[in-house]
Amino acid sequence: MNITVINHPLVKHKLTLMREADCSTGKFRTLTKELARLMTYEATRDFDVEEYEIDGWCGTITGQRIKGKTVTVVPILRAGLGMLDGVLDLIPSAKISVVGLQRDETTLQPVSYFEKLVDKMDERPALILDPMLATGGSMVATINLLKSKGCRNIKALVLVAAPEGVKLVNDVHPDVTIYTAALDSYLNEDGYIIPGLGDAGDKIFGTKHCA
Ligand SMILES: O=P(O)(O)OC[C@H]1O[C@H](OP(=O)(O)OP(=O)(O)O)[C@H](O)[C@@H]1O
Ligand SMILES: O=c1cc[nH]c(=O)[nH]1
Ligand SMILES: [Mg+2]
Repeated sequence: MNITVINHPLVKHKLTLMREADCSTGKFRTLTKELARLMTYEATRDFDVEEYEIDGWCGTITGQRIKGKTVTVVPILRAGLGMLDGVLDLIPSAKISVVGLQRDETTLQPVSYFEKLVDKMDERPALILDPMLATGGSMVATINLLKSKGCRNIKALVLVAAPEGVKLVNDVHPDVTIYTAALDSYLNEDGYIIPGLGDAGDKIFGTKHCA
């Protein structure tokens, strides 16, 4: 399976706080951002670097910088927006490509309602952001879109993944690594991850406080 579960004590601690039934909107939002920041550190570990010369205080020295075209971060609306600032804390120059998808509550299929990608997608690594990987339909639709624009280096950052979603993404796009804070147990009959977080979009935006 092409998945990295980030088993860091801070990640486990913060994700558990998010699972508390009475976690407030403000706290949920803060924790989402903090986890995204920690996950970015791990997900960018294999980025290529190149050497270049800089003027240091004692003369010319050889430094290193990330090689190639600037990464594009791809939040999936709405919930993925909650992770965006955490990623930008570590990669302030990232270009932002926005994908709007709403899961149909009956069919659980993703319905597209917005799309605005940056230029030169074929030259940039992409980090897709979405707190929840449930059936995997929204993630596969997003990867399909990015690949249709020529994107070849794609990673997916999610807070919680269901085995069903991981299998779908791995089957359809085995080249895409999923980074997650937790691999949970299963999907319930309504397509919610168990134990999961409930409806992450509703919790981040304050539209509802139940699963
Ligand atoms: O893996 P899937 O089965 O596709 O489900 C996961 C998707 O569902 C949620 O979004 P939702 O459709 O609720 O939209 P929202 O972010 O606006 O709440 C979540 O944020 C993912 O995008
Ligand atoms: O558990 C789930 C599944 C899909 N979307 C969510 O926000 N939560
Ligand atoms: Mg939602």
